[in-house]
Amino acid sequence: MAQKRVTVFILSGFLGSGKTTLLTKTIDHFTEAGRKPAVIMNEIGEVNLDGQLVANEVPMSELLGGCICCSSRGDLATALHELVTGEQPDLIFIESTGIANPMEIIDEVTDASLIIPVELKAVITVVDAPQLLELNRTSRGKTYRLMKEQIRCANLLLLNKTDLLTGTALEEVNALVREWNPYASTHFTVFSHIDMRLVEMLEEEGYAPTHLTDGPASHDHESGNRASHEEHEHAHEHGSHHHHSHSHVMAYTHFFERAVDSNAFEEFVSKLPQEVYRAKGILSFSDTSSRFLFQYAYREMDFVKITPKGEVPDVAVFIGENFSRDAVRDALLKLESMSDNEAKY
Ligand SMILES: Nc1nc2c(ncn2[C@@H]2O[C@H](COP(=O)(O)OP(=O)(O)OP(=O)(O)O)[C@@H](O)[C@H]2O)c(=O)[nH]1
Repeated sequence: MAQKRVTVFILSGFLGSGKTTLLTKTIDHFTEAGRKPAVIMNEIGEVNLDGQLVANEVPMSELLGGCICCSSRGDLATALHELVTGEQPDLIFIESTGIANPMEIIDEVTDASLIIPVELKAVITVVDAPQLLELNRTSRGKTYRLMKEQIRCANLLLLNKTDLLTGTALEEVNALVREWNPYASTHFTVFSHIDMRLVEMLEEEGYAPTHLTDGPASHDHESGNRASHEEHEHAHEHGSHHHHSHSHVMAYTHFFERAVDSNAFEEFVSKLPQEVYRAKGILSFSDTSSRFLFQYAYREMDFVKITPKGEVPDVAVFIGENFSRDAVRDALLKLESMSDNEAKY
């Protein structure tokens, strides 16, 4: 008898688009439905802060300090194998770094499914709608192309952060995304809120990998979900060599030695260079008693009170394109020394 396979979903989307927000909602939904979800998280920084947002009882495997599609081939397969044999989950969600090329992850999961009882059921891509729109209007660089690729291989597309857009802007971004991927089930969302039946439907249907199809497939209902085969930049690049579309992206991880002033920190964040497009951290402030999870995505800042699980240092990760790590570090050291001086007087 055929062995039962564990469902795998890949959560894709650019940095800060709302993947973790979706992940926590999806996990809650499936847990309440009596299923056992597990998570593989990948972060380019040295710490997994998103993991703090996932409930303790959910088995989690972490691939840190690099991007899945850059880490040595096999790491993801090993993580899948360990989860499947050790935890026996019903579903596994792989949250990739926002800079990951989804094609490579699809490849690795489908390769792994040859020897491990897992089955890739869908790629769910969360799009930061305001960011995509602005990139479309201004600079169509590497980030834009990566977002396009993440959109193209999705079965389910969330056009997220629509609270920050007006009606005509929504139409514009919808038209753009539809043009790139007319096959995915596409939805406007705020804080990645979708009807979970859409995810359940994907589990029933299964995934048709873009690069393995011979051409655009016909599907006769809205969530029918094969992406078109044309122009997949990376589809032909597997095997002989690796091409990474995000060699320009870098991260700086700062471990704080002392608490900093919250207002000074906010001011520092508001003045971050444009090249830093994502930051997050867990911080203690000298002027507050609780700790905070700090988020910065595409110029929006957010602080949430948090009681971290286990021993977590005060740390912040800054991700961007060719920014000066030294400048960020120096500014943070200055903030730390400021609060040091305050403590003395
Ligand atoms: N205004 C607004 N903010 C949102 C929305 N969805 C998510 N956010 C915020 O955007 C920030 C990033 O959300 P995450 O869910 O952590 O994004 P992510 O894609 O997991 O980020 P990475 O793991 O860094 O790639 C957080 O501060 C969220 O609260 C939305 O619909 N509207």
